[in-house]
Amino acid sequence: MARGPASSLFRVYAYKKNSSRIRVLLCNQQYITTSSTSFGQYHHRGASQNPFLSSSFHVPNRPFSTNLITLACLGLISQRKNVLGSDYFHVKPFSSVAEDGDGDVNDNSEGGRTDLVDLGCEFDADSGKSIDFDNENEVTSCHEEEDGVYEDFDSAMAELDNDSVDGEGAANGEGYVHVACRNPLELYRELRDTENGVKLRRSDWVTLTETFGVLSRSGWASDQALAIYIGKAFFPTAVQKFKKFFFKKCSADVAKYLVTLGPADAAVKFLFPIFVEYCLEEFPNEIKQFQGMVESADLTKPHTWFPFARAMKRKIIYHCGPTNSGKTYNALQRFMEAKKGLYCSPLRLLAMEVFDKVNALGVYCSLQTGQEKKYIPFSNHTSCTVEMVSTDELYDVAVIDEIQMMADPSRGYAWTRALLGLKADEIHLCGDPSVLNIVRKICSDTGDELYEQHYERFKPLVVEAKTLLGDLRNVRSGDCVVAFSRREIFEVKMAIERYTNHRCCVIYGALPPETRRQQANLFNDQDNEFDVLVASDAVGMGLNLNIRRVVFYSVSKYNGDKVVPVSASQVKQIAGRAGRRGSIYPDGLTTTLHLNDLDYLIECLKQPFDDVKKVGLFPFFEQVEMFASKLQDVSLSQLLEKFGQNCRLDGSYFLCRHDHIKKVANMLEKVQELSLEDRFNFCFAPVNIRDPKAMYHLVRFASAYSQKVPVNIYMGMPKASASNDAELLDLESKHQVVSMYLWLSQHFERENFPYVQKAETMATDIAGLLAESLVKANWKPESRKTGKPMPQQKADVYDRPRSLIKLKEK
Ligand SMILES: Nc1ncnc2c1ncn2[C@@H]1O[C@H](COP(=O)(O)OP(=O)(O)OP(=O)(O)O)[C@@H](O)[C@H]1O
Repeated sequence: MARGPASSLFRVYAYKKNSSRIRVLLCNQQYITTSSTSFGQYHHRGASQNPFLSSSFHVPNRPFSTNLITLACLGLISQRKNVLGSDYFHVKPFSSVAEDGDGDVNDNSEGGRTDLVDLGCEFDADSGKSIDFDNENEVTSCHEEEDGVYEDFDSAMAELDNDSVDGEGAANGEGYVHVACRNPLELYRELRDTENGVKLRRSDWVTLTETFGVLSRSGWASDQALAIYIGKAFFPTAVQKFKKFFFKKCSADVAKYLVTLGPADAAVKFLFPIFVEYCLEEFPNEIKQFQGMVESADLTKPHTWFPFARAMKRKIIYHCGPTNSGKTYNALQRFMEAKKGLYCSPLRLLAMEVFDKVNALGVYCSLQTGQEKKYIPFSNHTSCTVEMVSTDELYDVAVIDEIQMMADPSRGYAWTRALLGLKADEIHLCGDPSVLNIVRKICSDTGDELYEQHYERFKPLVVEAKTLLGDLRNVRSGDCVVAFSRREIFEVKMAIERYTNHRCCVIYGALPPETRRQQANLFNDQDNEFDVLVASDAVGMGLNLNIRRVVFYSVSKYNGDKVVPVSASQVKQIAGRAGRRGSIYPDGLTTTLHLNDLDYLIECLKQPFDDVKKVGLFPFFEQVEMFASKLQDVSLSQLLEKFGQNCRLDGSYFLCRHDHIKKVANMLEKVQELSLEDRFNFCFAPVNIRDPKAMYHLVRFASAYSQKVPVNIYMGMPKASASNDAELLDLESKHQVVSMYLWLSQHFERENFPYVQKAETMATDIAGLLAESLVKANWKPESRKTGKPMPQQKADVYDRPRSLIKLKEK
């Protein structure tokens, strides 16, 4: 029978009956060239020790897991049940989960079952329903449908008495061993060409049904089936059809052999190559469709996505060292000397700082962030946020700051894209050493020359062993107290201002960059009473601060789920803010509020930097669009979900988290008439998904945009600064909405957002009100959810704020 196009993917051959030699033919050359490397990483752990693999098989460019070969090999020697044991390497060639590239994965059957539960049962491409192989009704219906296979137990039993399937020797499998040694393709063809198979007795029928149940639930088999583009969602359907086919056509030998194996791994491994042959012949369309989907979700070799950058001979200079060691300073010197330069910042705040600083030094520089574009006439330099990097423009010098953010689970893709795609003769990377090795690898892939420049802190960071002895009254001028929640920040500020003569500035993530800068300036300025800073981890990056000592109020934080220790790299980054060259505090000190946190701080500072193994990637819209063309009637959120499940990545990359994007996509489902591209772009708008007000406005903006009416801000402008925490939260929220409007105006047709000027004025006014509010803020922080103040503390005696202690105790 002529084979469909999918069958050209590969063929498993067995020569000679008892030989273990398998040869894999790869006929689809185009496929080999595009995909071989990505699959090449998934080697069977024991391949080199396996005589069948190491000596007999030379399969250089195989587009699927080597396990398939092993499996076929083992099919030939399937009597060796112990070889089929649980040490089989469970490959996930299509998984987007960031797993070690070394293939050291052991979750054999468990993982498989989970996959089946999660994926396999959600969709049946054939019937549009889910299939559950454990369902007894299913077995019954199978039985009912399988005409001629098993019509009536009694008559079948009678027939079996005369049938040749039974026999003394057969009871222990003797006499059927030769079945195991047969070429699966031949076996399959024999089954296919049989008119009617053998009639089974009831117990055999039950055993075989159970065996097919095991096959359908086998994570190993469903993973292997991916190699021939039988997707996880379709796998149960394919097994179901194969089962039907098998029951109809099965020969006495094969049935008996399977019965002797029982519903176990060995039977699955015997059946699987036959199943492969069946699928290749029966499901060419499904295979083609899934192959198309997988290939459109191919994120392997991302360096090839930027041919113009690849055509350039780029020089990469890695300024590698801890915080406060002068890396950015040196890189910026080169940036300012260049004819045309680009500075890529991790934060809007820092992009603004560099914009101001460079212009003040007489180098004309424009600003480009998600929210604003400030063009300075005659400027050849640009300071931008890393997400806004243009890979079309040509630069002499580009600086990518905080390059270790490539490994950030959510935003890492923006740094990866900048490094791979920037068209610049010279690219300066500033960051800690954690991504040095992976940058080396990327440069060898891209062919760029890499130069490393290592730095040490100007002055070593000193740990103060005394700590604050648990008493915030021990804070001193120039201290920065670091707490890890907004609530604690205000509790600490209140306590310090109540029990000491110090005044506190505050910096935390929800504050707009303008307000953070204003607070930083207030703190840096020596001529006022604001001499203590209370900040969140937002202080770790971007601001030039005159900090004498960083005091960790706590070394653990709530991660949305539970209280976890702050990571060593974050502790280092934050503590490193203390002491700054050229400031009144050139020597940096750090300590903790409590003595029992001190050891952890010391431990973190002593730890070497992580050696990051993978960096982030995220598909471009074009890739998502191509993927979407392979699917029908799916929402953007489902599309991203499926992309995540099916995308392929090289061992050096992971797919960035996109739960936030999916949540926004879900919210926007109710907005009709948005094109996929617009929907995709809306999902990247900066919005706090936990703030219902902000989410409401985003949906409103999207609705107006989709109806092609001018998008209005329609939001009451606060008249005065906040006098309690609810009003402060409201100001933060409103600023976020305005900022979102500005972001949308930069990312969509400007004429749809005609109130940009109004939004800019509102943003400035709200930032001003926030600054005013923070100066006088001395109220109890409220919960965003209940809007009720936290319980009052005792009036006179200072006590450490309890919130975190309670969480810890829990
Ligand atoms: N050669 C120099 N002359 C004068 N000031 C310098 C010099 N090098 C660095 N500085 C100053 O030292 C401070 C820290 O330098 P820089 O910001 O470059 O450090 P960094 O290693 O990039 O730290 P981070 O990782 O926090 O960005 C800055 O205020 C910078 O202006």
